[in-house]
Amino acid sequence: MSPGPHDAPDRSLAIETRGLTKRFGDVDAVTDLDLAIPAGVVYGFLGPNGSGKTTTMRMLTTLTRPTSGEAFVAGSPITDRDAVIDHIGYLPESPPVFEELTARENLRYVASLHDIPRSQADAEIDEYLERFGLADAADRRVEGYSKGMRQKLGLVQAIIHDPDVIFLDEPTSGLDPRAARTVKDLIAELADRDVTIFLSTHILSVVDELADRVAVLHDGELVAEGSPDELKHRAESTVESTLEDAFLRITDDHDDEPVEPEDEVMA
Ligand SMILES: Nc1ncnc2c1ncn2[C@@H]1O[C@H](COP(=O)(O)OP(=O)(O)OP(=O)(O)O)[C@@H](O)[C@H]1O
Repeated sequence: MSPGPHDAPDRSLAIETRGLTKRFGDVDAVTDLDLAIPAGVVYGFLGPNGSGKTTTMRMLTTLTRPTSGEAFVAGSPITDRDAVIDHIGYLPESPPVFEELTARENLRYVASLHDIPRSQADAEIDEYLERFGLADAADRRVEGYSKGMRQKLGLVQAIIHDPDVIFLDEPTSGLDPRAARTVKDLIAELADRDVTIFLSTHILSVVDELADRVAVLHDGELVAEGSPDELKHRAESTVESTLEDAFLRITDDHDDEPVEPEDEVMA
């Protein structure tokens, strides 16, 4: 029997949503979303522009309140912000950074918000800055950083406190090939340590390479879910089918759906 609206969260799941819905006025951004994501999984969250990916991530990271439905992240309901935020990291599309501070100062500030002792924080900050090729720029103000440098800094900010669940919105956007490789290696390493990664990106090769499971949103609704291979087979094209073929086929099928009579009246 599937869980009802007031049942306790399933503790084996890192992320669980039940009928999660968000409306902005007339816009149905996310509709009746049911997800069950086990811990330690890299979960690719795909969909065309405007399909509701960011809105979903903002609800799961407690930044936007759902219109209806419920969700649990790392075992806590998203209505309990204090309980959730200690266990999550979030890299949004535009990473939040203080322009007038240096990268090191930004990271020290974030570490202090998570009560990480200064000496431990400094050692980890050094390690991450080195790993992401930011060591030489660490003491420069962020206002002079390139897009890729900001992206790397935002990612370190999202993971510095060792969260259990990490939400990444386009983590490799703006990165050169070497930096993108560093990020992909890091994601794989985190997943090996049982960290759950919720990964939204339009770069399907990244999802194909890293994701254990993939969901496809279309107009706010979940239209496909499975392993990358399952989705490729479902696309029923050639044996050589790629995740991009599958994505295009799945979202195309939903664009071609006949218009319901009710919709015609509304239009
Ligand atoms: N604050 C808001 N106010 C009004 N409408 C919004 C708001 N945020 C999102 N929307 C609408 O909700 C829908 C889903 O947007 P969302 O940003 O979640 O999509 P997305 O899948 O992340 O898109 P993209 O791939 O372009 O980043 C869109 O129609 C968008 O215009």
